[in-house]
Amino acid sequence: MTATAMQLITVTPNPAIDHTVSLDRLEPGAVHRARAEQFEAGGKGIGVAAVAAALGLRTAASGWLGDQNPQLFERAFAERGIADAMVRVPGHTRTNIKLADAERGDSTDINLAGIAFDAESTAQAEAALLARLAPLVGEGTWCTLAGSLPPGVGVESLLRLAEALRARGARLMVDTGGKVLGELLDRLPAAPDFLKPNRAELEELVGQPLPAAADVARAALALRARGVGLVVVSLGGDGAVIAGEGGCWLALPPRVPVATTVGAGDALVAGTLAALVEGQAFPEAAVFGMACAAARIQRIAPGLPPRAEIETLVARIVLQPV
Ligand SMILES: O=P(O)(O)OC[C@H]1O[C@](O)(CO)[C@@H](O)[C@@H]1O
Repeated sequence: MTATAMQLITVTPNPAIDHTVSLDRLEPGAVHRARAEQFEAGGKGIGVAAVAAALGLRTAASGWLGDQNPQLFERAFAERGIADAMVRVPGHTRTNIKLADAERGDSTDINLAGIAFDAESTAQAEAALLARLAPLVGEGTWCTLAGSLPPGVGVESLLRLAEALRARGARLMVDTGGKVLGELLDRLPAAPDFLKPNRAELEELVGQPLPAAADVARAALALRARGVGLVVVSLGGDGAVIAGEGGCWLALPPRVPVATTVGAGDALVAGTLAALVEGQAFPEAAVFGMACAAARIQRIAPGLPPRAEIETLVARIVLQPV
């Protein structure tokens, strides 16, 4: 890897300002008095970049950012030591609403559509993104393609991007769901190196419910058989099913107080990638990722606790072959 190359590049086609409103308890139809609110630079790859940079990875965040309201992102990148490789496009980056329910220990997310593109603006934005990324990618750079696509942008853009990154030696991590995930798997010449669907996304992909860990494991192993290197299926409070070279496990998480579930999956991805870059093997790397997620959900404010605290969480995760 050259000196200018990144260890991790996150691509977020549809970033979002996360407006978290903390409530004692969410009751549909009722008037609420908020306890607190927070505005945070978000979108899946942005969350991954924040945690990865906190863990010491040389990280760049890229994707398409509205040129009308980029300040929150610019501040976050500067404060966290993340290289800003976001291409500015005309418009306002969306704001997503997160209603954090203290009593239930979870959050209700309202994600908006994002900046609308047409064929011409997509072609321009795609070319600008490729030009921005080319000097940052080296042999072995991990690139994450994560989150939704903005309106008007088709899976073809992601396919072209993925292939261009791969041609430069990148390893590909995909965290997206629905039709886009299916198309990427069907149409990429070589399967992604790492996939992290959640249970619902995997169910949508295989077209059937996966109620038990054994069902999830079977679906994860089927993805491995299609050439995917690592598969980590997040199961929320039930942990994760992790499949890679050497087997398939159910990883049971430590019980921790939950302030918000927003960004748990992003922390899982970032922690796993950081551990892989540090040379940890699988499944240990994914266990470290789970510990990062368990650390992340205990605070609404971004960031991670000290490494020693994450290691304590690692020791509390139980691996069961499945
Ligand atoms: O791109 P999507 O699927 O709308 O998800 C975006 C949301 O996901 C998150 O990255 C959490 O994983 C939030 O920061 C953001 O609001």
